[in-house]
Amino acid sequence: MAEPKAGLALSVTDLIVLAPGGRRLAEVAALQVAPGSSVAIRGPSGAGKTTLLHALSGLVRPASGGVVWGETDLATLSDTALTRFRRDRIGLIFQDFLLFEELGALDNAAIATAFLPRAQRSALRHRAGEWLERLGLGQDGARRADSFSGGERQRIAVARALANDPPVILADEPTASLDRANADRLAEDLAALSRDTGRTLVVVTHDMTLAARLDRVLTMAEGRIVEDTHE
Ligand SMILES: Nc1ncnc2c1ncn2[C@@H]1O[C@H](COP(=O)(O)OP(=O)(O)OP(=O)(O)O)[C@@H](O)[C@H]1O
Repeated sequence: MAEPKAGLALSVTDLIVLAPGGRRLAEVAALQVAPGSSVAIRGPSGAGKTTLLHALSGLVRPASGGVVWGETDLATLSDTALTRFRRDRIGLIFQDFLLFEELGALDNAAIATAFLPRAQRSALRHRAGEWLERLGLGQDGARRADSFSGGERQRIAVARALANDPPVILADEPTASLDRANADRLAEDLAALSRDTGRTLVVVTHDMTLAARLDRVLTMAEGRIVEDTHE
């Protein structure tokens, strides 16, 4: 697999995320995550888990407060710089995994090559292929995305997020549409990615098998972190 790459520390301070109408969706006074550690976020539906993950990834700009990854305060970045930061540093695994239907699985997993200088493309494509292999789709790289099942499509999206070799991985219910065996395998892969290669991992999950593999479990309710359990 890829060379170990140091994860980034996360620091969240006085974060408030509002809905367009002004409703408070998430409020986090302080959250520190050490570089290379892995965190699960759990809690009931509507607790603000996805909202927090969106704020951490810069997909949502908070009304106030800050999200700092390593040395980078997301609030100081322009929209273009924020997009570039997310593309280069954060592997996003979301439930709405948009694939290019007419492209093959490998072309989808390696889609970030489109943004890379020619010299770096083959390494990324190689990593994308390795991830497809690990996720059980190694033989199917040439098949069109629209020919895969929901769970398989999610695995292609996971390979795509990891192919860029990001120091940070943010995932929203990554095992939700997988069967138990594949969910457990992906859980182990994600935990190993953090444990063995030092990436920082934040995962929203209802899957207690996955949460149990991570260093720390945060519980959210009504937009706030109400419990913080270390291993
Ligand atoms: N753009 C928006 N406008 C208004 N309300 C919103 C908006 N986005 C999210 N919400 C609301 O904010 C609350 C938190 O949503 P969020 O998706 O973060 O919850 P969650 O904990 O991830 O839930 P689930 O487990 O069901 O995915 C919900 O009540 C949701 O309806």
